[in-house]
Amino acid sequence: MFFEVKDLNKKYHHQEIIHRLSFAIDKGEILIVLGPSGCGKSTLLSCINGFEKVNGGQILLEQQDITTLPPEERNVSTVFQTYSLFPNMTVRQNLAYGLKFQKLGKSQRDQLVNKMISLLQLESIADMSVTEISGGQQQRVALGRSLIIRPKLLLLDEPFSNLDANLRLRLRRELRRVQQQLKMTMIFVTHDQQEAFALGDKILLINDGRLQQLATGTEIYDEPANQFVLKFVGTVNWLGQSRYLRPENITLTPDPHGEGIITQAVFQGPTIDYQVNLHRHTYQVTCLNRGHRFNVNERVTISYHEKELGKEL
Ligand SMILES: Nc1ncnc2c1ncn2[C@@H]1O[C@H](COP(=O)(O)OP(=O)(O)OP(=O)(O)O)[C@@H](O)[C@H]1O
Repeated sequence: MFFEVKDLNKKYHHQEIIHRLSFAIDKGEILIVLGPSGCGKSTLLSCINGFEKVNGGQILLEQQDITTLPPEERNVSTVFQTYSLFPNMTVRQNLAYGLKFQKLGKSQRDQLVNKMISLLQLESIADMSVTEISGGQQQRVALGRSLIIRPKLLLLDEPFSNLDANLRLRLRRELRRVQQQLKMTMIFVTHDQQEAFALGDKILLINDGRLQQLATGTEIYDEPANQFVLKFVGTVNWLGQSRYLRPENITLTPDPHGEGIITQAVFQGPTIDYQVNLHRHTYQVTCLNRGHRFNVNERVTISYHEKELGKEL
């Protein structure tokens, strides 16, 4: 395996934050670390980049034990939520900064900076001060500054969470493109499920510093390993006898004599989230925004396929 964490333990003041965590990643993969606030995601990254010492376990990069190496010797770079660019420098100078510590000639440095500018499509702002560019552009420069030194492993700690929804989407796609072009191995922390599903080759879901499931997004959603995973990713409707249905697996049909009543309709753009009351139960139903749009108080019937039913774990 390209990168491995074995039996990792981390405590702060005797409180165990990460508990015997093990996982591995192949070269060129994006691993998403997903979990609720305070579950230990950033702490895990700090153990990997060496900003924090671990209390037990091993971290291996290309079979080399890096567990106790100082951060600058690990070949691991980190992109944070806040961009931490040098405000008195241009985009180009910010990108070139990390290369100063590598033994490269000026023309080699210029070549690498130009390549990064083109890869991240920063041509039009390359000679502007970083204080004059937008948040999305600043985050792209921060990404470039980490990529240019060609770390073996790139860590990203909620890098897009300060950006608006559209920009997040665009940067996600860009990150994927750049990652594939450079065949870079990345660990990306987020608490946003959509981001996790969209970006991750695999998702490492943790709660209270403990591994809940390590799997692809579809496996995590369709075959959750336990109750926590089931409830954390998406919504569930309980049908009794420990069976559940996801909101998109319920079909609503307009029916003036139906026993279900729409009590809420939330427009989401491509989909609409409905709340339906039926026999004193409330069901969450997600429909494509296509064809009939239901109104609050409209009567409906509910149907689903037996094969879509999940069984409680
Ligand atoms: N330097 C520290 N000293 C003591 N406790 C800390 C320290 N850093 C983090 N913690 C604690 O460790 C736990 C995990 O924090 P961490 O920042 O890793 O969580 P997270 O999953 O990244 O959360 P979020 O999604 O909110 O950023 C929290 O209870 C936090 O209070």
